[in-house]
Amino acid sequence: MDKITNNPQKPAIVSDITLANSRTNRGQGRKSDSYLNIEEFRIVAERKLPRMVYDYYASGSDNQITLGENVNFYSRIKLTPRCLVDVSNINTKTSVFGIPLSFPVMIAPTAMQKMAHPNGEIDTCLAARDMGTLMTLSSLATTSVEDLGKASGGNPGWFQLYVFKDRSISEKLVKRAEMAGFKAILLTIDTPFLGRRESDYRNEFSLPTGLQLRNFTDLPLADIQGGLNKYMATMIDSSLTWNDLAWLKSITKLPVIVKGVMCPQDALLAVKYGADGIIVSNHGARQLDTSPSTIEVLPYVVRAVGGRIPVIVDGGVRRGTDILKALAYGACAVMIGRPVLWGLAADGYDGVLKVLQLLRDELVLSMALAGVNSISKIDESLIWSSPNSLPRPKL
Ligand SMILES: Cc1cc2nc3c(=O)[nH]c(=O)nc-3n(C[C@H](O)[C@H](O)[C@H](O)COP(=O)(O)O)c2cc1C
Ligand SMILES: CCCCCCC(=O)C(=O)O
Repeated sequence: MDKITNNPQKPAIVSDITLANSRTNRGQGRKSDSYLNIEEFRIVAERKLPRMVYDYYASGSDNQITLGENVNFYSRIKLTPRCLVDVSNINTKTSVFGIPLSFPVMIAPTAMQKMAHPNGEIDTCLAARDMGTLMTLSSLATTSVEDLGKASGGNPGWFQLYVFKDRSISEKLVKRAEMAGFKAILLTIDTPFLGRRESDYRNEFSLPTGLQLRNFTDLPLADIQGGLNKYMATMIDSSLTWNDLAWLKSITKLPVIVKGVMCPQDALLAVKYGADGIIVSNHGARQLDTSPSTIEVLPYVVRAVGGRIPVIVDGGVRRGTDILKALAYGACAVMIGRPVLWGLAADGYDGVLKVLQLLRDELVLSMALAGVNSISKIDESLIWSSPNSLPRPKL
């Protein structure tokens, strides 16, 4: 089996806040090594986090139909076991945009990670790096691009961009991200307005004392006044169109990957307007409720793109078998959002590291049982289809 050399050294606490003091101790003391799966991390995170924070992280929009579908659709896709293939060595190495990854799992941008752990985005970034992969920093992070750049030795991963009504804010942010060492810009295209997550209204969500959106400390944007939906409606440019991709590409040399494609038509527009990559994403089911699951949409997007640019998928990935299915349907990698927040809440750096290790180990085992020993050998033939749908043999 492929061995990964981890640097288990735990980074020092670098946070300027002490949110941990306001939390109960439930679940603390459990060693990250003892967790068997992502769901166990979620359960501990739910026990440890203040209700307002857990609900913000966990919830989907409206009736949360898509939230369930993102996970459940994976379980309806069947894999084909294949036997008598030499799987004594499984190689999970791959690369995306020329960046080598030890396995095809990256970390999706999630806002405000210091609500989960005082080290927030820095622990996530370092755990990703030590597992041979990368994280994406949200525009709305509780760590600035500069601080993450420094903490990661100039290799902080990818940067997610929200385009603000005041374009100069986004333009400066892109330049700052480039300076800090980020290697790609993810333009989120599914959020002209924030989806309605009812628990955020019920809990009257506000940033816990001591935390700020650290990319904007010199602007009124650093604090959230009047709730998340109002913040986004006031600040985010809902007039953005495909033409604005040209603007973004004109202000950066970095690859621009569009995040939030959910149909072949938009995939074709992404290619036409010059996107360097696509992320099939429904924003963790937090935007348009009753939209399909992402794994359901992925094969259609892959077919439309026809190999012209890489396609990544996120949403509902909780098991190694999910990763295998996404790759079988043509994704070059997957991203995970909430599992990282659960790992971070449970045990900071160690928790995120273990979440990634679990997924990698599950992927390795499922590859072995499906009879594929390298990422390049994964294809749609791994997906089991009913014999009834196969042509009958001629008698
Ligand atoms: C708490 C939370 C915050 C998020 N913040 C952002 C964000 O700032 N920018 C963005 O593009 N996507 C954001 N997302 C969406 C994620 O990038 C990703 O698409 C989603 O979490 C993947 O689904 P999963 O959580 O089921 O893995 C957020 C998702 C969650 C759960
Ligand atoms: C700063 C307030 C809004 C954060 C929104 C981040 C996000 O994308 C999410 O899904 O939540």
